[in-house]
Amino acid sequence: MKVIVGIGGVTNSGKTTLTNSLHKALPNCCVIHQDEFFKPQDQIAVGEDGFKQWDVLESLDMEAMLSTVQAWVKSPQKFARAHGVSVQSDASDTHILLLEGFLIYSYKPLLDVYSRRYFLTVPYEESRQRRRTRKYVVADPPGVFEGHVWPMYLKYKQEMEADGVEVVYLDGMQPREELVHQVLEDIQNMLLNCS
Ligand SMILES: Nc1ncnc2c1ncn2[C@@H]1O[C@H](COP(=O)(O)OP(=O)(O)OP(=O)(O)O)[C@@H](O)[C@H]1O
Ligand SMILES: NC(=O)c1ccc[n+]([C@@H]2O[C@H](CO)[C@@H](O)[C@H]2O)c1
Repeated sequence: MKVIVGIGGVTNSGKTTLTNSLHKALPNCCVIHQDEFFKPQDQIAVGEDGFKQWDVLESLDMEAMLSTVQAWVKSPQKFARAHGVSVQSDASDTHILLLEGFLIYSYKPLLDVYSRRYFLTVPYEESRQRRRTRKYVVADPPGVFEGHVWPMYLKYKQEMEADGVEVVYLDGMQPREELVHQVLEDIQNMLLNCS
């Protein structure tokens, strides 16, 4: 059985942290991070607001991300070996792919691949404060969170909700261990119901 699980949500809600814990806890589990598909800096448009538009779908090479997902679907075993994930030899094993990122439910060709779509949220002020401690490949210019990052988050979330995309919301203010426990339990129940 092949299962794809999405870990989406707002910037600094703890997506990567949760994904890394799930990756360690789940057998035959591979991960694809959307952040690895950002286009080069010289291809990122500058908006009327003067900010480089990093937080729009067009700044990501989603075709390449889709191809990577398709490679896993074609052969999870081969994909796992190529990415240094040890594989259990039993042919009936379940294979799990975690897709992690801030815009994973906004690219239509990837919308229906998920068995579960999780969506982590934290309030504006928490996201802003956590983000101040982060170092991205390109540093945040002053005002970008308020002027670009958060408004784009709201825009894509509203679109997702208007399109009726079904997600399981997770409260990113919970302690890390509780989030992992909650999601692991839910995934394990889902796997039992599928088999
Ligand atoms: N449950 C939590 N409670 C408090 N802080 C957390 C929690 N989970 C993660 N953090 C912290 O919040 C920051 C962001 O975490 P993380 O990198 O996992 O977020 P992210 O959603 O992947 O962010 P981005 O998409 O912007 O890269 C880190 O400093 C991390 O240690
Ligand atoms: N990884 C990058 O190249 C990069 C560059 C500039 C900004 N970002 C930020 O990453 C977040 C998603 O994790 C987005 O909010 C981007 O602003 C990433």
